[in-house]
Amino acid sequence: MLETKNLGFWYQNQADTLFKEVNLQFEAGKMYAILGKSGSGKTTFLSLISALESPKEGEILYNTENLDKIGLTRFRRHHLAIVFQAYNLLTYMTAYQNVSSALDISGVKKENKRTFITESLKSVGITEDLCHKKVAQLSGGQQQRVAIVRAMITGADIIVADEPTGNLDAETGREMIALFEKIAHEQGKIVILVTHDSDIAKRSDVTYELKDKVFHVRS
Ligand SMILES: Nc1ncnc2c1ncn2[C@@H]1O[C@H](COP(=O)(O)OP(=O)(O)OP(=O)(O)O)[C@@H](O)[C@H]1O
Repeated sequence: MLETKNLGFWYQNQADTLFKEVNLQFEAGKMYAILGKSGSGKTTFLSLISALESPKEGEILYNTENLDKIGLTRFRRHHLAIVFQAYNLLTYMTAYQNVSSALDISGVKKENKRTFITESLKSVGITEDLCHKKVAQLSGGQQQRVAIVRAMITGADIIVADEPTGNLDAETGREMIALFEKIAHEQGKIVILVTHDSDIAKRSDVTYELKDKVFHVRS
């Protein structure tokens, strides 16, 4: 379980606190949506739980251990995968190469790496044919799928994504949500999605809304 204890954050001035006394829990096997107005601090919250920023107040625990104690780099490398809004893929490489390099970086060893990668990509609709195309030649939805596979295969048990449906049409967006749902429910991962998309909020197991510097549980 990932949890925040009395978490508070501001950038330069405490007077501009974005949120404070945040006590949230994220459990394995569930999909979470984080909602809030533009500029409220959702992405900032995501960078804190992704160990890209450090709390100004309070702490973040993963399986009851403080992230500082686990080590921020170690936490990011072994427990967490981020699906960035711009997908963050290497566009001059193929889909296959993008996934393959992520596997190498994370240090995960697979016996039959080639089959593992092509099967993983196939499971989200990236056919063998698309697999070997340069990412720049894939559609937004296809790139998003590759980015999700890249996040999934590293063995991370927490998957976070910022506006994962932001650049997609409604139909493709729904397919992405279904994919994240599957990752949470079938693979038992913690999935945390920052979004403006009310479809995601409806489909998620728990929705937290950041409003007036405080997170509210929305049912
Ligand atoms: N690195 C930074 N340094 C200083 N201020 C920042 C920094 N990053 C973001 N901010 C400010 O913090 C506030 C919250 O930004 P954040 O991106 O977390 O909001 P958000 O809720 O994700 O917004 P959106 O929905 O528009 O993406 C904004 O006022 C933003 O200008």
